[in-house]
Amino acid sequence: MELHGIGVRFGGLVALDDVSLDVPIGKVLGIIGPNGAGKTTLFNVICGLVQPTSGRLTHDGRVLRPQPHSLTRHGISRTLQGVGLFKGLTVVENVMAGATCQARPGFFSALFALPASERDEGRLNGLALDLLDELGVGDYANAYPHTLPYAVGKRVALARALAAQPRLLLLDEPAGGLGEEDIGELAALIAGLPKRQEGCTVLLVEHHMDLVMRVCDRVAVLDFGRLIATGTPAQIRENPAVADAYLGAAA
Ligand SMILES: Nc1ncnc2c1ncn2[C@@H]1O[C@H](COP(=O)(O)OP(=O)(O)OP(=O)(O)O)[C@@H](O)[C@H]1O
Repeated sequence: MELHGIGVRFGGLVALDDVSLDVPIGKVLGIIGPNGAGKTTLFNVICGLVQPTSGRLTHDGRVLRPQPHSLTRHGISRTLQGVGLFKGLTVVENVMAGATCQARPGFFSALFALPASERDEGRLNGLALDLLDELGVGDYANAYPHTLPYAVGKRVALARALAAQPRLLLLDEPAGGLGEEDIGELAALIAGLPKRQEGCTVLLVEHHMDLVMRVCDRVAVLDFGRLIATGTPAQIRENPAVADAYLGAAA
């Protein structure tokens, strides 16, 4: 995916200003920047939740117009800044909801609960349970979201995003609210995603710099809606403009 001159205005506020960026396939790309820099707005543009006021998205040269309701069909999944699970569904049902784009029987088969539909539901249930086990939260399969420890909820949300077998996975502050031990495990998980699912590209918005520097192949830095730097984690660490954006010019 390529972003060409993306601009977003909310009334008089410029949330994104002429952002152009190549998203490398099968890599982890970090998007960092101070609060209000435009990171989530960038995710919202990629998901079609916010229409850019200028610029366009392309894939292989073709213009992309993402629609929030058909994202998973186009290979895009996302987690949210908080947890964002469906409250009325159990953990395993939440993860199955992420996999519905892979459901095989049609509408009428599901409506009349025909055998093909039940078989497929069993298949999705198995897929969801496997994912929960892989992420170490299989024991919570039948629990409801409000009973989960925060870190477990975050993992379930990640399992739901992975259930759609995305080619592009957007992670919005996956380490937010987690302790050091959980962050260590999360780092290993994120770094392994492009291999786990071949060619899967990960976009990571995160304030936890240790995590970003550990898992990202490349990092893009936003400040007041402008892209001020892109590079490897080592290049970003040494970039004076990035230090200014985070710490202020004096520092
Ligand atoms: N729907 C909206 N309407 C008006 N202003 C908005 C809207 N969404 C975001 N903004 C503003 O756009 C700017 C960028 O917000 P955004 O949430 O993208 O920043 P961010 O980098 O994700 O911040 P944070 O790190 O705090 O999550 C902020 O000034 C924010 O207040």
